[in-house]
Amino acid sequence: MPTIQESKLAFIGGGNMASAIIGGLLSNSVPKTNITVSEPWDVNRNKLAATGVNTTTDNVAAATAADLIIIAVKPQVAKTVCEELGKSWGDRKDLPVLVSIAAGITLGSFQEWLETPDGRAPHIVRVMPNTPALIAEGASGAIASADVTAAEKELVNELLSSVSRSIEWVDKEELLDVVTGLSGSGPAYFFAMVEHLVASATKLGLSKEQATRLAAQTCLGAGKMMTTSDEEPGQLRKNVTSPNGTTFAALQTFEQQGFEGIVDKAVKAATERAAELGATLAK
Ligand SMILES: NC(=O)c1ccc[n+]([C@@H]2O[C@H](COP(=O)([O-])OP(=O)(O)OC[C@H]3O[C@@H](n4cnc5c(N)ncnc54)[C@H](OP(=O)(O)O)[C@@H]3O)[C@@H](O)[C@H]2O)c1
Ligand code: PRO
Repeated sequence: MPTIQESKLAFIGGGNMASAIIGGLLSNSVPKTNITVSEPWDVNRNKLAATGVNTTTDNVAAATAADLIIIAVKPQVAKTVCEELGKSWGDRKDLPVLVSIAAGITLGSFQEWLETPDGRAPHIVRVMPNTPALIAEGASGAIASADVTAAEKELVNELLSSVSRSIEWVDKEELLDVVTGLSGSGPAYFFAMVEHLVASATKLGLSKEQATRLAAQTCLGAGKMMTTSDEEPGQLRKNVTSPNGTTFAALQTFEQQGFEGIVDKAVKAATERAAELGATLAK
């Protein structure tokens, strides 16, 4: 199996997530000439072409010589794209490994859509990255179809490690929907929390600019503590909370207003939506 630097990579879809992963690969010494992106929108395509990678509007041409294909289109487009690729492989003997980042779409759907006329399908890995991949601070979950080899998993690890600090393989497919509800959608939860914190502090008199700087740095600092400290998040929380002090007053309010239940329902809603997307689009 070639390393990620030696592999021919094809991205189908050149939007936000594909651009983030390509940026990470380029800064990890993957040769530009080994990357081809198929993207219909000229604005995105031209941005990617400016980085020196190969670009096209022809998905099949992009995929033809690839060792690894990354499906980076919206879930609603995945079926059309995959059926087009499946039909194009004809009697190609070594099928590429296929990595999908599309939310919800199952390994089974990909196997069905990508099947060659003689009944073979590529080895498939489903990945759920998140937007901090744009600054190489991503968190990704992954699940492989049963036929994916250890060497192929390693290749996917190399792909993801260019943009992710945490890569978690799960062994049950439904758990990838939980990853989607946790870290895939998760950056938006923290952005929403900062928006609310800023709005609250602004009502109490701070300027929006000062409140945004303080809240964003608090979010970053707390995140860094969680990734560098030996202590559990619960202990870090206790370390801030003086008996009957200010933090205690705030946390008690969160608790009285059902914070835990709100988070629980939100993560469940995102997880269920991922599963629903997969089921609806399988049809
Ligand atoms: N954004 C996130 O936070 C996030 C996180 C994890 C996973 N994901 C998943 O990542 C995937 C991509 O998301 P994104 O945020 O990168 O979306 P995006 O920015 O909209 O990128 C998708 C790109 O695919 C292009 N495209 C549309 N139809 C195509 C076709 N037939 N062939 C080739 N390319 C085509 C789109 O072009 P047009 O604009 O012309 O349609 C667009 O540039 C989604 O499946 C999503 O579920 C997203
Ligand atoms: N963004 C995609 C969505 O909202 C998938 C995870 C993050 O559906």
